[in-house]
Amino acid sequence: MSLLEVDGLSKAFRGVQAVDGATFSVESGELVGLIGPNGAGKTTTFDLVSGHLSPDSGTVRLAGDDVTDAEPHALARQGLVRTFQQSRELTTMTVRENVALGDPDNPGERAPMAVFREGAVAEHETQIADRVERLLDIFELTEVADDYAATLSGGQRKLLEVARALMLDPDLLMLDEPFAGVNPTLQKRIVEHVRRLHAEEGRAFLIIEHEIETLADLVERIVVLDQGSVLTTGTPEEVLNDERVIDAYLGG
Ligand SMILES: Nc1ncnc2c1ncn2[C@@H]1O[C@H](COP(=O)(O)OP(=O)(O)OP(=O)(O)O)[C@@H](O)[C@H]1O
Repeated sequence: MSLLEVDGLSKAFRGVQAVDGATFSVESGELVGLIGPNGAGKTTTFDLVSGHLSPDSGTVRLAGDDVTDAEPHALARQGLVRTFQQSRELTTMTVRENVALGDPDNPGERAPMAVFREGAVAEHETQIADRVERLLDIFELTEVADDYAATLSGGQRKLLEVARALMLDPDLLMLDEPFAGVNPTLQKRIVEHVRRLHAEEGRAFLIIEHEIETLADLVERIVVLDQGSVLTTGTPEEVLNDERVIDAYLGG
């Protein structure tokens, strides 16, 4: 059984078939990239899988459970969390408060529940505070922890969003263009962190990214979407040498 099984997922917006029978899976602990030309349906697929949109047809299963149409916060409790292309930090809160709260689509009081499912409340609070400080440190946000999130650079906002998603302790983390607008030093930091979370903590990732070279270096497998369906899947080398993929990009 795969961790994530997407089967025949479809969604149209007033005549535009954004996702058209997309079928793919992500194994437990796997590091997977999702690529495709502009308009291929990548973000809509994320929206459908993460419960931010309802599919017209098709199913999404998480660890064997049918979670099609489940709400984002319910999915977060089951271990699936996603980030957005446009980061969604709460600009009137500090960076530290944003991390502590977790994702805005996953209400704050649920974050501790998702992170610590058992044990005493006080211990939870200390552990949560420790985890916040550790994530701030890892993502080099400690110096700006007391600043309002609105003052962050685009790259720092991406880091904040990933840190916040990690507060929810996901088994599967779906990142929508985590490197866009992030300077090379911080990109490297995100790559290192994803590698560590994958290798040491066994977390699975599904990552949309236009910077294909960075992605190909990072992931074990790539799923290629074209016109809403999966064109092919394979190792980065297989996929990037596949003429159908090259044609889809040139034609797209
Ligand atoms: N809310 C919407 N209303 C109407 N059309 C939409 C909507 N969202 C997406 N689309 C259309 O659906 C198609 C797929 O869009 P989507 O954003 O999922 O693709 P993408 O692969 O993520 O593209 P990009 O790489 O440019 O971000 C496009 O033709 C897009 O214009």
